[in-house]
Amino acid sequence: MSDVTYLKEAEDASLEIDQEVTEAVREILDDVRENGDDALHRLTQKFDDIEREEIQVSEEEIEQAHEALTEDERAAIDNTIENVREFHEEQLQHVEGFEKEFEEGVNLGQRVVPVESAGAYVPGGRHPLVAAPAMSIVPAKVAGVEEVVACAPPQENGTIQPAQLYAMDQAGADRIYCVGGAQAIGSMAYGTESVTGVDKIVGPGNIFTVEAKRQVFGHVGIDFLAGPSEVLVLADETADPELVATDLLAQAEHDPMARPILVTTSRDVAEETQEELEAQFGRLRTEDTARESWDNNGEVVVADDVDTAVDVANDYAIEHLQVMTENPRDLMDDLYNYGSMFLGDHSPVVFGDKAVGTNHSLPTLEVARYSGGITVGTYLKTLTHQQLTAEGAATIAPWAAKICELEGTHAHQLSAEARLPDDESELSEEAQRIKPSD
Ligand SMILES: NC(=O)c1ccc[n+]([C@@H]2O[C@H](COP(=O)([O-])OP(=O)(O)OC[C@H]3O[C@@H](n4cnc5c(N)ncnc54)[C@H](O)[C@@H]3O)[C@@H](O)[C@H]2O)c1
Ligand SMILES: N[C@H](CO)Cc1c[nH]c[nH+]1
Ligand SMILES: [Zn+2]
Repeated sequence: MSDVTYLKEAEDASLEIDQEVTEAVREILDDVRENGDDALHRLTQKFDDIEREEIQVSEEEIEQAHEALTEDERAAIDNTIENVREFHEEQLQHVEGFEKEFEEGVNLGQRVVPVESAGAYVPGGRHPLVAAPAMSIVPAKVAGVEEVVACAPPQENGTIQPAQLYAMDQAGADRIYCVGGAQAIGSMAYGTESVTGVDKIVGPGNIFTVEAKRQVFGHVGIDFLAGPSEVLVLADETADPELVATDLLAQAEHDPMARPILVTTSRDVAEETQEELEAQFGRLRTEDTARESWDNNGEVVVADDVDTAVDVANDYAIEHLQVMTENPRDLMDDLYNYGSMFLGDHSPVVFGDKAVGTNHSLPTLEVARYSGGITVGTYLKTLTHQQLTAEGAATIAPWAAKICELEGTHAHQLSAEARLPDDESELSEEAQRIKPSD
């Protein structure tokens, strides 16, 4: 594009998953498929440096997690779960089946039913994300999934971090397993002696977790690819560079592979934000990760005008899109490629991440071109059905038979013609005209 200037451009902007990661994950998945629990124990030892006797988390561990938290800590987690539940219950109200008579005697419809079982992956390698269980377990239960199992990696003491475990339990997981990364995805896809295999696996994770989901797709369903965090701030000259920098860093701290992007119509905002970033790195306890993410993947784009900035934002198809312009709502209809959009100075990504009720499990790696984030619909199947009366069949049969004739699908044609009335006069004029000749 000629009307944009990159003040900072990522050196390697490829979003392809590395071949080495693909191979490593293939080996892990084969191991889990062939060797079940034995592989889970070995791989947990190898990647997490932990030995556990049981993969499944015991009632006692869950109780200990409850007790390890203060009342305020539990209340904060309960609040997130409740907000996420309310938002997704509302979502469910907007998902409907129907049945309608499209022509006389031709009744067509659809029913929306939950999958029988789902597996929620809850990331916890770098930071045990405490809001994450709400995002993948609560919508499953709201959708009506009978059996929801959940996996999270062990912390140094050999079990799931207490706040995360409490959240997994409160969110409604039926069984909880302490296993992380690609091996967790493999266990839920193929089932092992301890881990119940499921119909669909959901939830975000690091590049190994994401690649594992990609590889098990087909054997089980998956939601979409939800990898390392991405944020794009779309700012005009009214944006506050201090806030812009703060919000970019809030996603950069997730992962060295996180992608923080600024697209602005103001060169001043672009330059001041870069200065602010330098000033703010030092105050972060997560400085190392945030700096690596910014240095390697951060980008600053100055666009000539707001329409161009909007086009650039759509091209990125970013996970989190934060719009910090004078009238953010004016741009809403023109923005269509993003996982979730945050409008105005008072709506930072962190609210969606942690507490407001929308889902933080969102598409990365440009997947927002064809998918949104987790919704109740992630756990639902839309199943169609049809029932025709004799009159309805008489209307449709000649049309179906004509298509069969064109294809040479003779058995299909006979199946359609078997529904033709014996008395041709019962066919409409049009149907009589096109009816295949004997
Ligand atoms: N897109 C989204 O919706 C979304 C939501 C939340 C979090 N996230 C992302 O999830 C990620 C969480 O990362 P994480 O590392 O904490 O989580 P994780 O829980 O996905 O992975 C941890 C596991 O990775 C495995 N692992 C580590 N190094 C490995 C190696 N070299 N080979 C094979 N396996 C290895 C270990 O078994 C470990 O248990 C972050 O990037 C965050 O941005 C994305
Ligand atoms: N940022 C959220 C938790 O703080 C989760 C997330 C979404 N994408 C990447 N990470
Ligand atoms: Zn976050």
